[in-house]
Amino acid sequence: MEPLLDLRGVRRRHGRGAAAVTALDALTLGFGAGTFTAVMGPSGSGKSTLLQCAAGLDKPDAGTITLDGVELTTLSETELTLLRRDRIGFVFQSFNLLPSLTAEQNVALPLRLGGRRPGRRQVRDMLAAVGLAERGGHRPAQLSGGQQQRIAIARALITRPAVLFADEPTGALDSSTGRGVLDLMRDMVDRHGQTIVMVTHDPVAASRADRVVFLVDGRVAADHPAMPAPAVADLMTGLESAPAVR
Ligand SMILES: Nc1ncnc2c1ncn2[C@@H]1O[C@H](COP(=O)(O)OP(=O)(O)OP(=O)(O)O)[C@@H](O)[C@H]1O
Repeated sequence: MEPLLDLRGVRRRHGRGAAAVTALDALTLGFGAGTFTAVMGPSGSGKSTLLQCAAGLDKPDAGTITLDGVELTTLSETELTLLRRDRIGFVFQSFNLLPSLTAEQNVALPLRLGGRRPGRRQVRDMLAAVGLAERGGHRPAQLSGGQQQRIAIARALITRPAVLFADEPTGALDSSTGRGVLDLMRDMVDRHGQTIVMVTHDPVAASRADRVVFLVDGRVAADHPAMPAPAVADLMTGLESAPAVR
């Protein structure tokens, strides 16, 4: 079966001339529909660049990225903007909610931006799905970090995107709150068939995924089915201490 999201031979260099850095080095990776993948790797290994390129926020210098049959590199800026708005969800370590809007208004925002009038029911159902049915009227400052991240996830999923990208979604949370956010993402995959690609440095977070991919120097250094956290930690230590092969 074709992967839902398919990166082939993706290269991305940042900067120019002698100062140029290869962030992705002919990276080839496919992500199946309804799967939860953790992307790990040392600092500077290309994880954020991978997410940015796959989400159509950055353009590769070479290679192809196909999302649900659409090749991103062939799209115009306008088409890419629409694809990002309708087919892609993104959550960040820092939640990025709008402080002046209520939880309900934050969740409804992607629909409004798309020119759609959000149904109250749709927004309420989404809030209920992330366990915050009672908090729709609260502003971000009135919510805990974990609750804010749940609202950010609800906002990312309200358009029913093909893929949810999460860049260190538990990085700003204590471990028990982080566990709640991971339970929510796991549930979205298991019950709703959501496809999730999550960058994380945390072996416990990675152990909740169906697959753990390690990048080193912009390439796939290891690609494993679900692993327990201690095994993830051992693999990380091994890869991060190994000399780079060039
Ligand atoms: N805008 C940019 N200009 C120049 N170099 C960049 C830029 N963005 C990323 N890089 C470089 O590209 C490489 C990959 O960066 P990237 O942010 O993708 O790594 P990462 O694995 O996400 O790192 P971290 O875990 O520290 O967030 C690094 O060497 C980084 O310094």
